[in-house]
Amino acid sequence: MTDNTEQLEKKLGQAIKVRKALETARKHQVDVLSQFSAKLSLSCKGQDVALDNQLAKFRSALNKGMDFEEFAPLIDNMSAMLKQQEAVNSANHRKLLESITTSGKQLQRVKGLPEDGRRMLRHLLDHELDVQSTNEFIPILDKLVTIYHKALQSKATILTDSDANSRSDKNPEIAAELLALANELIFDEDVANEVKAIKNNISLNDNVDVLLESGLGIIRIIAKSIARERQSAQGFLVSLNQTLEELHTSIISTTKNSRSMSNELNGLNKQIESKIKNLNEQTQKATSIAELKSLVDGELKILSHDLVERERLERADKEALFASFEQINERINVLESKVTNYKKRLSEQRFKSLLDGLTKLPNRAAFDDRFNQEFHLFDVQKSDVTLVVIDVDHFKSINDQYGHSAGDKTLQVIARALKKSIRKTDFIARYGGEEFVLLMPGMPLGQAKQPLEKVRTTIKSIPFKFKEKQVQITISLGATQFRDGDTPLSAFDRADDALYEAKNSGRDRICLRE
Ligand SMILES: Nc1nc2c(ncn2[C@@H]2O[C@H](COP(=O)(O)OP(=O)(O)OP(=O)(O)O)[C@@H](O)[C@H]2O)c(=O)[nH]1
Repeated sequence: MTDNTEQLEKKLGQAIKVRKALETARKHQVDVLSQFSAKLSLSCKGQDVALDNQLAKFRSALNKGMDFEEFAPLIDNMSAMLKQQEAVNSANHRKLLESITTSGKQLQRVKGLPEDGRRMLRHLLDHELDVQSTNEFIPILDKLVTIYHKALQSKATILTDSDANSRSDKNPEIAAELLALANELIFDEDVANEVKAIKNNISLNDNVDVLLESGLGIIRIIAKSIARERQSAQGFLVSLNQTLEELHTSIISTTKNSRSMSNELNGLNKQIESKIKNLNEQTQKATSIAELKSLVDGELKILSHDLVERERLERADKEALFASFEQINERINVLESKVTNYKKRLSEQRFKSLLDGLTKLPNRAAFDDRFNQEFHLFDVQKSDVTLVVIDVDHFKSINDQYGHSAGDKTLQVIARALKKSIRKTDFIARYGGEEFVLLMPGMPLGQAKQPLEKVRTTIKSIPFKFKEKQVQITISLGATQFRDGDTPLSAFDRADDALYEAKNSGRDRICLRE
């Protein structure tokens, strides 16, 4: 019995020991978990003020070692807030992704971005944006800022360096832009050589001082052309005025002449009338045939003389009137031809201002006109219109390797080939630089692929030869169709996005965007 009791006490003692060890281990685990939860809660800090307050309460409760029962409402409250915060975070994530993509695309359009920056940007936009957490954006934003910095640096060099030495820096981007502007302007034949010399100067020399001088030269020629145009308009108005005055004088003198003639005729008529009356009276009084005969003879002679005079006067009046009408007619003809000439010159000027100087294709202003027109028609008729943006691939390398005039010739040849390979009803324009736009009225996007493929292969098969080297040039095309609810800008952006896709998926291809 005693043995049994001893054994039981021993077992009880062991059980108490095990339980104490378990409790100590458990307390240690709870402590570790509490510390960890406190640290974890710190990482959520800073997202929302209300949530921060709850987390602080939670941490202080953990420190005090509060009963789990009392934690429960605190945890419920925080869970709801965290859920809400999660929705806010994912909306912010989407917004951030959107604004990084937009600003990246805008940056891509900046002229003069150094090549390494452009490459870095392309890679970033194409391969690095698939991130899951907001933190992963940090290195991307860092890169984007670096690229912006590069772009700013290249733009700022020329603007901030004011000393003479740095002004003589080379700037190929400004040279290209100036050249493109000069190409868009159309000058009269007599200054063509002057303009050509300036263009040559720009192509051969991208030194800032030379560019400034060339820019000034172009402005001088424009100012001269405007002054000449104004003079010629004034000359036209003066001569128009002169001719109108001559016409006026001519009409007045005709009227005067005609009035004096008619007075003379009236006098003569009255004279004839009174002579006939007199003859009548005399015949009444005559007493013999012989007397009557001699009377009538004498009076008739005078009368016939008067009648002949009247006829002469009438004829002279008619002739004078006729001559003066002829004169007036001639002056009106001169006037008419002057006005027609001037109208023709004005319409030629307007036509010229809508043409691109280098390629002789319609320019961007002409495209904008036509684009808005087609858009308006689409709003009313809802017919199919396909819009295509076309860009020459790696065009910069043509300029860099073979010179600007080779680049210019290339653009001219491509423009001619593009014009030839589209339908008569299509409209093609040079949008700027090495970019062209094509409008295909009545063409659904689904059917546009085949003719556009033809355009692409036509350009690819042109046998360009520079410096004895055969060179193949390709184009990338982005196409879309006008949609309900579109604005001209949204349609253009869609085509531009398609072009961007064509460029990024290897160039020399067509991408369509429904
Ligand atoms: N010769 C000549 N060059 C021009 C004219 N207008 C623009 N450019 C040049 O066209 C080049 C365009 O280069 P980028 O925008 O870098 O594009 P890219 O080299 O065609 O490359 P991708 O479009 O990416 O295939 C620049 O070097 C401009 O200077 C022009 O009227 N004549």
